[in-house]
Amino acid sequence: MSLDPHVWPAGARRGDDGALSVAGVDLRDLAAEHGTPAYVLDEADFRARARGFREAFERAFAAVGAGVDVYYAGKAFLSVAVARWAHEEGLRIDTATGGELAVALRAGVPGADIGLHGNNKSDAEIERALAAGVGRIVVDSLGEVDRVADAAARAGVRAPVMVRLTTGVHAGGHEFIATAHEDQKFGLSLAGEGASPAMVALLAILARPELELIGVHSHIGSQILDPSGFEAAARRVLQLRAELAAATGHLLPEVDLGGGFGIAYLPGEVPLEPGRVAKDLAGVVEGACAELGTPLPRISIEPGRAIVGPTTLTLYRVGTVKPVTLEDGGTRTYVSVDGGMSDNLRPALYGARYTAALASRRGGATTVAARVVGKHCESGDIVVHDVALPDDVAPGDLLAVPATGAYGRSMASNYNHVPRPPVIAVRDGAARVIVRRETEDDLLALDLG
Ligand SMILES: Cc1ncc(COP(=O)(O)O)c(C=O)c1O
Ligand SMILES: N[C@@H](CCCC[NH3+])C(=O)O
Repeated sequence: MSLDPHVWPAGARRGDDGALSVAGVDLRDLAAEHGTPAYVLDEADFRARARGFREAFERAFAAVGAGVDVYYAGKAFLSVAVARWAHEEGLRIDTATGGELAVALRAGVPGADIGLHGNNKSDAEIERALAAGVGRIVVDSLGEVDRVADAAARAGVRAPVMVRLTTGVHAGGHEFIATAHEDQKFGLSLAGEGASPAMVALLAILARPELELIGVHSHIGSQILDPSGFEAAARRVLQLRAELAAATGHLLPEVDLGGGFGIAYLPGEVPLEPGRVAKDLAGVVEGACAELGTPLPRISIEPGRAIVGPTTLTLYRVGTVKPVTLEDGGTRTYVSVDGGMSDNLRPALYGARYTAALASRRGGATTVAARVVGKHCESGDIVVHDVALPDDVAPGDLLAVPATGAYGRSMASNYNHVPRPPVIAVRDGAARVIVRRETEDDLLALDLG
């Protein structure tokens, strides 16, 4: 079986003996040394995707005369190593909590290159962000305007802020990950004549000298494969920017168009191509600004999934193999692995689909209809709903599930007291643990009896 390059890490190969390697590291050796399950992250692929986004957007927007900043959205997966790689590749870091901010700072990313989001930031998070001198705090509610301003006054600084807008554009792979329709918790709505919640917040910010209003922000959802939503949202945001300028004379220097760029999870799926989206968006921004008679803003974007998602596979070991007879008389082979919904919640939460391949050997030519399941006490603990696996798949085999880099480790849990797997970066034939495996001792240490 060939490895679809959209779905597998760029450095994944199947050797002559049928075993898989990533960046020159044989996954059998990696499993023997580090155990399973494990997230295996192709560092060169991560860096290339980060750089690729930055270069594609810089090129497309330079052609229309606008500057660009690319923020890596740490919620997809953040560790000190990846924050450092992203920053070395010229990206800034988008954080959503104090915890993510702490990781970015530990990586040595200067505060000025970090943004802070969150619909419910604590005072401590706001104070920490200001102390770190973050480049932007994205205000998500009217009440937050005064809270950030008061914190800035206490700290004796002027806080750079953006306002997160709800543009009414519905996009994304699943209802739970669409974020710009009206009836959800994020942002401030553009709806309403004149005094929309967004406009009220912008005016409130302009009234507080402790705040520097640098721009507006739109994030419409995640796993988006149709670029038209980004374009519609960009037009609405630029329209608001023009209205604010007309009403107050304050022309916002920046507009953030968010993240959400979709990837391929299954063979044959086609991801959004950064170069194409960048070009389309640059055209839309240029056209809309020309129509509105406003100069172009500096643009920023916040891709997470599209940078880290395809760089990582999860390596599992098969424990049991059980043929189950279906109601229609057919058979499904349930292949149980040593992880499951604790290391990848996406199938249970969003009905997300993945593929899998035998990693330790080639396997027989005949295949069976298989379902890869985890070891948790729940029938919805499914890793891969439907996949053709060699009919000789057996306990002890290694199984690799690709495209698990985004929202895998970052949403992992300890359900059933299963310790979370390590993240192992592979590069030039060498493996390095960048997030260690949790141990039973780690879990027991939390239990005070
Ligand atoms: C504000 C914001 N920016 C960026 C992202 C990153 O999204 P994605 O990983 O889909 O690119 C998200 C998550 O959807 C988000 O909420
Ligand atoms: N966790 C979601 C994406 C959420 C994006 C965060 N705003 C997923 O796995 O698809």
